[in-house]
Amino acid sequence: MLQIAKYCASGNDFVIFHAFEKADRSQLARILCDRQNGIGADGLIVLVPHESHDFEWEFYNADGSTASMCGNGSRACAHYAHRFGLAPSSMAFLTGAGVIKAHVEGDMVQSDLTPPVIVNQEIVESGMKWWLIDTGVPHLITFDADIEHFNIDLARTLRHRYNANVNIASINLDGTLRVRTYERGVEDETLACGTGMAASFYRAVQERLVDENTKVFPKSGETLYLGFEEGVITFKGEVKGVFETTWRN
Ligand SMILES: N[C@H](CCC[C@H](N)C(=O)O)C(=O)O
Repeated sequence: MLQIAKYCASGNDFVIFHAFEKADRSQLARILCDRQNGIGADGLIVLVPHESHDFEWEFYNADGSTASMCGNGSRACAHYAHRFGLAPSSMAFLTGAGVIKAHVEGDMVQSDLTPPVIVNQEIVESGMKWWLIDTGVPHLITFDADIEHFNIDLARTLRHRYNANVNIASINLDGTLRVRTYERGVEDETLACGTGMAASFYRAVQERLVDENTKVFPKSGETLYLGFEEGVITFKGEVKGVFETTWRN
């Protein structure tokens, strides 16, 4: 029997539990994340003890693939860790992308992401200029004012060509950002993607299109607060513990 929690972070949803040791939980991730036959989620997060950090995590996408980082998942699991007494309100945990610091204040959680890396600024696909940026996982970013029409087929093609998540972003007149993301490992558009919002924000800051502190709105319409301070992207927003249950695996 597994004690599990279902979390939602800006529309990106996760199944979360904690265990004594690491294991290959790819098949369990597929079962739990299945929206018809399981609980349904974009990803599975498992917290395990770590000798020098508050904990370590395993992150699985809905298709069972592992990913080194998940921005919204890092906020959800920080809330879970604090709620279940596994970590203080300010914590540091180990992910595949490195150590992530997070701070929990009620249902508002901020994660400090790993330093962004611009992998390629010269990509042209379908007549648009894309940057490939790593914010813990790889993201293709383009700006397009016509964000209502997200070409899912193009996104799917580019996801496979570059093995990256694919984001289309638009700058609002008030200097805030809207971002839509086709997510690797979910293999569809999700209602939010934290590292995708962070990568889109980072490109917009580099191109001086937005300030170093602004709001970002994913498809869900929830509000995320992004900041860029001394090379670190801060990422803050609400998370919701939706329910807890036992799962007979
Ligand atoms: N699908 C991503 C991992 C989850 C990222 C996303 N959920 C986030 O909030 O950053 C990948 O495989 O690269």
